[in-house]
Amino acid sequence: MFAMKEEDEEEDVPDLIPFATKKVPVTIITGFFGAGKTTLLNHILTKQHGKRIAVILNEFGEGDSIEKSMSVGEKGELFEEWLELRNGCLCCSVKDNGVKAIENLMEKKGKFDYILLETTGLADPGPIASIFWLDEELCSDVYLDGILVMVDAKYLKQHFEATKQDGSINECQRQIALGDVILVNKTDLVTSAELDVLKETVRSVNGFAKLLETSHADVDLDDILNINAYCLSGDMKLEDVFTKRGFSVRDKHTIDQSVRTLTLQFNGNVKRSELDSFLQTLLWEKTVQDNSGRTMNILRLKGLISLLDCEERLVVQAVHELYDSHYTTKWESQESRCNIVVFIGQNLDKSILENCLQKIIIPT
Ligand SMILES: Nc1nc2c(ncn2[C@@H]2O[C@H](COP(=O)(O)OP(=O)(O)OP(=O)(O)O)[C@@H](O)[C@H]2O)c(=O)[nH]1
Repeated sequence: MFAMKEEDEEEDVPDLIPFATKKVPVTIITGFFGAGKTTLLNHILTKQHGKRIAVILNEFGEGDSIEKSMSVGEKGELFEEWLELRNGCLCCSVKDNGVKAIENLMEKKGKFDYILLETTGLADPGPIASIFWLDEELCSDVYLDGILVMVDAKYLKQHFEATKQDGSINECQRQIALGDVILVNKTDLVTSAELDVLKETVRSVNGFAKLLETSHADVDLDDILNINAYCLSGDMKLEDVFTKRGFSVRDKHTIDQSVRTLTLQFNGNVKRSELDSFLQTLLWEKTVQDNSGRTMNILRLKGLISLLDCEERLVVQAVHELYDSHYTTKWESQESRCNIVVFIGQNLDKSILENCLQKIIIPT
């Protein structure tokens, strides 16, 4: 089921950018039951006082009791609106339907400054993210800002180690893999030594996300909103993202888990057609295997690529099978063109992926 609530302030802060031209960011908030998602939503709504923030609850199953029990801010008019989706929950609906339903609601109720989309405990944020991750050409009113994962420090170990009967990646690891920001919440319930282990566990899966520790979801909003995770802006180099987050480009794999982060760097240039063909083989055809014959299952990929005969850097992003790319800043004429690709997924084999990339690189 799908419901929307909004904190509607009468004295809205005037916006400098006209509504008609401003796209509305969407942050997906995911995490296990009880991790602190509602606490975080309340924290955001209180701190963003005066902004029109829509909170969307993407629920599976029957009934609306969960939505109704949720409080959103202490002040402001609260209303609940059912979005008209033909196929039940948002991630099961056709991509355009979900976005269209939100756009229709904004036409009716006025545009929001921000949309927070909370998913149920076990949801895979991948399919939901793909709904909001739209091509520029579609001229949508909304765009995906990032995926925020809340982790319960008290129960992370239990959730992380749970095995699925069919051998697939469990929900906890899947969520962590896709996080652009990961909040390890409820730090008041664990010792600092336990917390260090938890953070290392999270890092073993996702070495790229911004990792924050919180108690009662108390976080600086600048760290979690407007992060532009799906559109690295022109002046922000992928290398900078690594450096600013306090860890260097590395292949961190201290814990033996099936989902992990692998970062590869290489100098040289790549032909566009060969890059596409590599990505399609890896993401669509899924014929790239590790040395035991297991398919490499990519959950998330980010890359900074130097294309042959191209002055601008190319940023590539993928979530599951979906990938997209766009040009950013120009390479300096004297600069050595260092490509970086970050893979987050299962059965990643460094030497095989290196071989695949070597085949498409034209050394400088
Ligand atoms: N001790 C402690 N309790 C917390 C913290 N954050 C949230 N809680 C409490 O944990 C409980 C669950 O928090 P919620 O914010 O409702 O969690 P949720 O993720 O929205 O839960 P669901 O809606 O069931 O998915 C509440 O009683 C919160 O007050 C924290 O950092 N420390």
